Amino acid sequence: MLVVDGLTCRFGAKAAVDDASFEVSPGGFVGVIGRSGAGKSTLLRTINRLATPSQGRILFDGLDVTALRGKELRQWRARSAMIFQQFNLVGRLDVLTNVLMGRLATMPAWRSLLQAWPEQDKALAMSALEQFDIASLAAQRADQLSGGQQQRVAIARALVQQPDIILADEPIASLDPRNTKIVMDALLRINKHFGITVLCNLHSLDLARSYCDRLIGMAAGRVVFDGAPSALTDQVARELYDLEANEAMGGMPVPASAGVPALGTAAAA
Ligand SMILES: Nc1ncnc2c1ncn2[C@@H]1O[C@H](COP(=O)(O)OP(=O)(O)OP(=O)(O)O)[C@@H](O)[C@H]1O
Repeated sequence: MLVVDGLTCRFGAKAAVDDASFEVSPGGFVGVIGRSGAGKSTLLRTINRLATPSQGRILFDGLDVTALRGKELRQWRARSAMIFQQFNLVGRLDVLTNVLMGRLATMPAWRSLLQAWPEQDKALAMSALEQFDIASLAAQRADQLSGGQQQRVAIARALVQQPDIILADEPIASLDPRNTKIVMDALLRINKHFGITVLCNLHSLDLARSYCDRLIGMAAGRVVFDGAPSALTDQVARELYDLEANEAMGGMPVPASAGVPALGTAAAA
């Protein structure tokens, strides 16, 4: 269980996240929504401790994440895998090696320096690539892939971290509608098939309503809505997005099926 309690993250005088409190039970697929600048990114980065909380606490299964330092903080970052809008792959390295990077936290330094990956980690990485229909790309340089393929590699890397929670920061912001659906289906699959909690920032309200079982709405750093997608009325959505309401509710793809996206159904776009 993730507990965010009175969390504030300031940059100078500005509170990018302002006294945010909520809990996320294991296995949830929670969308964080709100207009640009609402604090969604900072919230996720603070939970991962890429940004430093100014006040409040983050607890995960009783562990005080806010107090972690050094090795324990590195371990937390491995348990809370980030997925970024710009994929954050190492472009000159091949796909398999990029996925194996997700195993670094489990390896002694000498092994990672030599890139002497254990066979079982290689098998795990290949299996993760297979999950998302991109095993055939294992030997290709990451910078030769399309955006949708790169994001699937990033999701495979997150999966081999064997995290407790995935923090996805606008994972589809750079993608076209077809790849948006493929990547959101991949996240849904991780959530439903592997039971990994997903906390996902999304600009598009339609997309958030389609994929998430709960929405947290932010405005000016504060949590202003927390509930089921069905509870988010058009009136609340308009308030949340202000003049962006129509744009936010524009037509977006729906999940592959009502349940878990089938294994290996995403085309290697
Ligand atoms: N490193 C930083 N230094 C100073 N101000 C920052 C920093 N990061 C974020 N901010 C400010 O904090 C506020 C919230 O930003 P944040 O990126 O968290 O919002 P967001 O909801 O994720 O927006 P977007 O959807 O555009 O990414 C913004 O006003 C932003 O300018």
